[in-house]
Amino acid sequence: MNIIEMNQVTWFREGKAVLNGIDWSVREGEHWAMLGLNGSGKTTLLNMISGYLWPTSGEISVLGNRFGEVDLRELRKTIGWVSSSMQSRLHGEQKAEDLVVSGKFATIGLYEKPSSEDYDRAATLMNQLRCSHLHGRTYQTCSQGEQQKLLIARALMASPKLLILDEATNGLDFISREGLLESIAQLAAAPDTPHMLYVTHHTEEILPIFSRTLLLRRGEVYSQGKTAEVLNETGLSDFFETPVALRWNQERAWLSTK
Ligand SMILES: Nc1ncnc2c1ncn2[C@@H]1O[C@H](COP(=O)(O)OP(=O)(O)OP(=O)(O)O)[C@@H](O)[C@H]1O
Repeated sequence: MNIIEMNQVTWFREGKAVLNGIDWSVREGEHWAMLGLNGSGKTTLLNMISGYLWPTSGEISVLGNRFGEVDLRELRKTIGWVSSSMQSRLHGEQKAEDLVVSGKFATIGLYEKPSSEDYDRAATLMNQLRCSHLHGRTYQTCSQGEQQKLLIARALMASPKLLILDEATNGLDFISREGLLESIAQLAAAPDTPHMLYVTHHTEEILPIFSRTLLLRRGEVYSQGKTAEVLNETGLSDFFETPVALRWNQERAWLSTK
C-alpha cells in the first residue's frame, strides 16, 4: 500500500489550475520533503492530502483510502498536520504536558479525562523531541521553537500514520531552527514514527532522513525522486529561474545565488 498516491490530480479555481496534473507516489517507509516557492501550491496540495479539498479531476488515495470511497473525517484522524500558523489557535495558558495530551482527544473529537498512561506517553514524546524540561510551563511562556516541538508532540499523541510538518521552522532563529531539525532527525529514528512529509522553502532544511524530495512549481511537479539527485545545481537554477550555487554540508544542500 502506498502512503500517498496521486494520479493526474488537478484543481481549478478562478479559471486557473492551482494544481495541474500531479502524479506522485509516497511509498511505505519513505519520508518526503516538498519544496516550492510562495504560491507554488504546497498548501493546496496539503489540503488535498488531508481531505479538505477535492480534486477537480484525477485520483487520490491516502493511506490506502481512495477518495470517493472513504469517510474523510476518519482519514483525517490518521494524519497529523503541524503548521506554524496553528500556534495562535491554542490556549496559551495550558500547561505544556496538557497541550501534548490534548492531541489525543483533538482528533477523536470527544473529551475524555486523560489517563496516567496518556501523560506517560506525552512525557515519552516530549523526551523524544527533547523538550521534557518544559513540563509544568504554560504554552505561552515557551519560545516559538519550543512551541513547535510541543505541537509536534501533540500531533504524535494521536498516533497518526502520516505527519505533515508544514513550514515548521517559520519564525525560528538559527539556533532554535537547528534544535528543532535535530529533534525531527531523532524522531525519525524512533520506533513507530509515522511517515513524515516536510514542507519547506529552504533546501538546507531537508535533512538526510528525507530521502525523497518533490519540487513544486506553479502547481506542477517540477521534479521528484531521490533528494540527492533532485537537489542539483543545474536543476535548482532552472527550478528557481535564477542561477544558484549549491554546497553540500552534512548531507544538507546549502544554496546561494551565483
Ligand atoms: N481558494 C482559492 N481560490 C483562488 N486561488 C487560490 C485559492 N487557494 C489558493 N489559490 C492560489 O493558488 C496558488 C497556490 O496557493 P498555495 O497557498 O497552495 O501556495 P503555497 O505554495 O502554499 O504558498 P506559500 O509558500 O506562500 O504558503 C496561489 O497563487 C493562490 O493565490
